Amino acid sequence: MVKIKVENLTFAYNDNIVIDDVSAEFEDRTITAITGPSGKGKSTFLTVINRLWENRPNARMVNGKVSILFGTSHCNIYDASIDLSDLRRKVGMVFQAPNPLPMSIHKNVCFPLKLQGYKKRTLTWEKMEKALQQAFLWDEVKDRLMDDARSLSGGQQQRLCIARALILEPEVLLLDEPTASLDATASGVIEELLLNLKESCTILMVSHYLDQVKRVADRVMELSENRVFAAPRCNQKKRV
Ligand SMILES: Nc1ncnc2c1ncn2[C@@H]1O[C@H](COP(=O)(O)OP(=O)(O)OP(=O)(O)O)[C@@H](O)[C@H]1O
Repeated sequence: MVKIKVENLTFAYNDNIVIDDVSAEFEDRTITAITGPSGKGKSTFLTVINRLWENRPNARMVNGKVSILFGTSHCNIYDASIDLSDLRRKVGMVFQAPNPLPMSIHKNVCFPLKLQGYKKRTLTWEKMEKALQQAFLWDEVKDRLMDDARSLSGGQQQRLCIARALILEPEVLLLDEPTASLDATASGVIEELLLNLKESCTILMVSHYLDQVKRVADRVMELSENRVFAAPRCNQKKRV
C-alpha cells in the first residue's frame, strides 16, 4: 500500500531550483534511504513531506503535489483544509544533530504532548515510558528522568529526540542523517530501533552511508536522478 505520493515536485530557494520535477511513491511500513551528492536537496525533500520549509522566507514549492494516506484515503497535505499541527503530529521529524531542549529528560519527551494541550498526567507518563522503550532508552534513563537531558551522551540524546518524535505516535517518521554525529555503537542501536519502528511507521531517512543503507533500508531514493529502487544487500563499506 502506498503511504506517501510525491508528484512532479519542483522546489527552489529564491530562483535556484534544487529539486527538479521529482516524482516518487513510498510504501507503508518501509524504510527508504534518500541518498545522493551533497547539496542536491535531500534535507529539503524531507521538509516538503511535513511542510517544515514553509518557515523559510526564501523557500518556494514551485510545482507539485504531496499526498499521504491517512485513514482510508490519500490527503493532499498542501490542501487549505489541512490542520498543520495535526500533520506534524502524524509526520514526525528527527534532525542530524541531537537537539534536546534545556530541560529534564522527562520534560523533553513529553514536550510535544504539552504543545498539543494534552493534560492527562497518568496517560502522559505511560506514553513517555512507551516512547522511551521504543527508542531503546528506557533502561538507561528510568532512574534519572529528572536529570537535564543535556547530561546524556550523544547517542542517548539522539534516541531521546527519537522518543520525543515517537510520543505523538507518528505514522511517518523523517530522519535527516540521524547517525551522522554518532560512533558505530550508538549508530548500531539507532539502526536497530529503526528496524523495529518499521512495524508501525513509514520511514524516510537521509543517509550518506552505503553500509547503513544496506543494513536498514528496503528502498533507496537517488534524489538527483529521480529514481527509487530496491536497496542493495552486500557488505561493502563506502560513502555514497
Ligand atoms: N534556506 C536556504 N536558503 C538558500 N539556499 C538554501 C537554503 N537551504 C538550503 N539551500 C541550498 O539548497 C540546496 C539543497 O540543500 P539541502 O540541504 O536540501 O541539500 P542536501 O542534499 O541535504 O545536502 P547535504 O547532503 O550536504 O546535507 C543547497 O545548495 C543549499 O545550499
